[in-house]
Amino acid sequence: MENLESKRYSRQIMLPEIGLEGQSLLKKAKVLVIGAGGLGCPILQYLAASGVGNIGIVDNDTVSISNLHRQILYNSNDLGKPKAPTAAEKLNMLNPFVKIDSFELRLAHDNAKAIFENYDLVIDGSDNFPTRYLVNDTCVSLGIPLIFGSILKFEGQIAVFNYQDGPQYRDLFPEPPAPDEVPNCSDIGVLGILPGLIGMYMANEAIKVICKLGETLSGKLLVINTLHNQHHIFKIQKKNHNPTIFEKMENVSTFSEMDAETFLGMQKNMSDEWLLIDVRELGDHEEQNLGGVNIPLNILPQKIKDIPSGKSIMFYCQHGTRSKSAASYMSKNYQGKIYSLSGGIEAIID
Ligand SMILES: Nc1ncnc2c1ncn2[C@@H]1O[C@H](COP(=O)(O)OP(=O)(O)OP(=O)(O)O)[C@@H](O)[C@H]1O
Repeated sequence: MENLESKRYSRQIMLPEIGLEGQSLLKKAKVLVIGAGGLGCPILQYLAASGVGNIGIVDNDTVSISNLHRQILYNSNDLGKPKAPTAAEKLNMLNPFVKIDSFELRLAHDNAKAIFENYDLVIDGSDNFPTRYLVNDTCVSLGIPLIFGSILKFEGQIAVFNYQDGPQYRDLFPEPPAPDEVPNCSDIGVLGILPGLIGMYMANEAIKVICKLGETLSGKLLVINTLHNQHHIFKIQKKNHNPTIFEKMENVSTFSEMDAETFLGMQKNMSDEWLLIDVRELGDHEEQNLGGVNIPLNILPQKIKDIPSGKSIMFYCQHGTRSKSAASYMSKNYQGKIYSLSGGIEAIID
């Protein structure tokens, strides 16, 4: 490492946990970042600044005005420019010792493998489920560790997958949700700071994986709520077959599915013993619901403590997928009868 380079990183090289050895691991590392948006920008900035030697950026989008409050690699002069090469240019200015490759393309089944093969760590800063599953599946098939992050409203999630024989994304969420069940930032908004924070956590996990430092989020999901300053860590269990969410899942389901007709008949006389829970996002609940309370699936583990025990709980969502996950999770963590509305709201409307 050149003198100028070691001077640049001197404050982190001072840390005994990093030292020259850690810095040289960072320099040798080849890290691919999917998406140069809200999460991607802070990830890329901190990785480049820290001296990660080889960084790939995949993004097919251009910079738009509504990106600028959170995609802090870009400024007003960059509007309309392609994100991947623009990000690469900025990062080269930030740290000329880092080799940056930009892939101005949409990551898809026919190009993922060829790109991923050249990297030893992948960080997913994308914003959609088809890409997340593609990234995960490609990492699994090539044996590449994956840093996962996602944000919604004031909450973010971070995990490390496929690392040291740990679980993968499908062990947490086996299948993608239905397309019309998926909220995103352009529909419901996001405070610019949230992807900044979560992106930095992702970059931090990446550096820990590269330098083999501390305890990573492998086998764990860190959920951060920035509105209430809450941090929770959930265990993720590795599954070989039919994986479902969170820990303590067994092969035998201890919840029942109820069809729309039975539900409608029962709903008219629902006693206080019943608790109806909509596990979709707040916006969807406000737009249309079947009554009851709204507890989005991703915050259910935090909310269990507020649910009185001994109730019969009926979960519902749009199509019956998320409510099944909720019921499955709940049945292992709650004393009471658990149901999921088969086919969700859609089955009632039909
Ligand atoms: N399959 C993919 N291939 C390449 N880039 C992708 C893919 N999926 C997502 N991305 C990129 O990931 C980034 C995600 O950024 P972010 O979540 O901030 O959303 P955005 O699309 O930039 O903003 P908005 O939704 O407000 O228009 C985007 O720049 C997007 O182009």
